[in-house]
Amino acid sequence: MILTVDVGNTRIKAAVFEGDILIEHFVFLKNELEKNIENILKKFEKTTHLVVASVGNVEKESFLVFNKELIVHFVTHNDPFPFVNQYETPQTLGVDRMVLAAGATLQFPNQNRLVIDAGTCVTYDFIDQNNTYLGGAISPGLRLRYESLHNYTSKLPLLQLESPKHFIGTSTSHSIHSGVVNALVYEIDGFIDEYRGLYSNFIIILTGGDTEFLAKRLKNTIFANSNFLIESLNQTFQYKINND
Ligand SMILES: Nc1ncnc2c1ncn2[C@@H]1O[C@H](COP(=O)(O)OP(=O)(O)OP(=O)(O)O)[C@@H](O)[C@H]1O
Ligand SMILES: CC(C)(CO)[C@@H](O)C(=O)NCCC(=O)O
Ligand SMILES: [K+]
Repeated sequence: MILTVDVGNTRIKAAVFEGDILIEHFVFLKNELEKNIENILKKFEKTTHLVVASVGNVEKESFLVFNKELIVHFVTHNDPFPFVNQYETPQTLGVDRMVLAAGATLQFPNQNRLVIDAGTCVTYDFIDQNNTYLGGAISPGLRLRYESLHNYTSKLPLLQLESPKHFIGTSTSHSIHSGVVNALVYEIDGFIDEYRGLYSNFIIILTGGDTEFLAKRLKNTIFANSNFLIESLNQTFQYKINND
């Protein structure tokens, strides 16, 4: 069994895999990392590998304490990936984006793919049918947009994500919800339309913490899977084992 851990900027997501099958999925905060991993390992004693992809600021030590019982692997730019990376600054490309691109390449062979990860940031990643990673875009995520409006003004309250009641915001709260939610929905549909002008055919994968909220609001047809990153992490590691 393999325990995969995705350290994001806000939360940590972990999952236990038996081959390709996701057995159980966990979400926790950074300060509860070691305790949670210990509990998972207690529950799944057959775990042999711990595979970590991190874009957050968690000490490697927090994982290396499990080195005695398990093989611990940190995904880095030096791992083998199933695509050719055309990013101009490959060393600064987030490993989460690399893992998403690997998952898209392996799961959807011989086609153009657009991966949209709606987490702390929204990332767009495009891998063409020849398995060339082209790059994409980074923009603020839903929660970050609510927080920015509050943190950089005097009068705007910090609101929790909510569906806009009216398109025309009729109060401060309604205006913020309309602005934040509609802007991101238009953004995503706009990006997809722009890509469609460049590539007539591609599949679209939507993942990240806001997957469900966004999926039903988009006009475009997408493949929504909030576990896509963690599943791709398992596949990236299998690919490494087979190609090292
Ligand atoms: N319990 C929660 N805590 C924080 N964000 C949540 C929660 N539930 C849903 N969300 C939504 O998920 C988004 C954050 O996504 P996610 O958890 O994937 O981010 P992350 O952990 O920082 O990962 P990444 O850095 O890979 O984006 C926020 O915009 C928020 O609206
Ligand atoms: C964009 C984020 C924050 C998304 O999690 C992460 O992939 C990251 O820190 N990337 C580094 C910059 C880049 O991907 O070009
Ligand atoms: K993200």
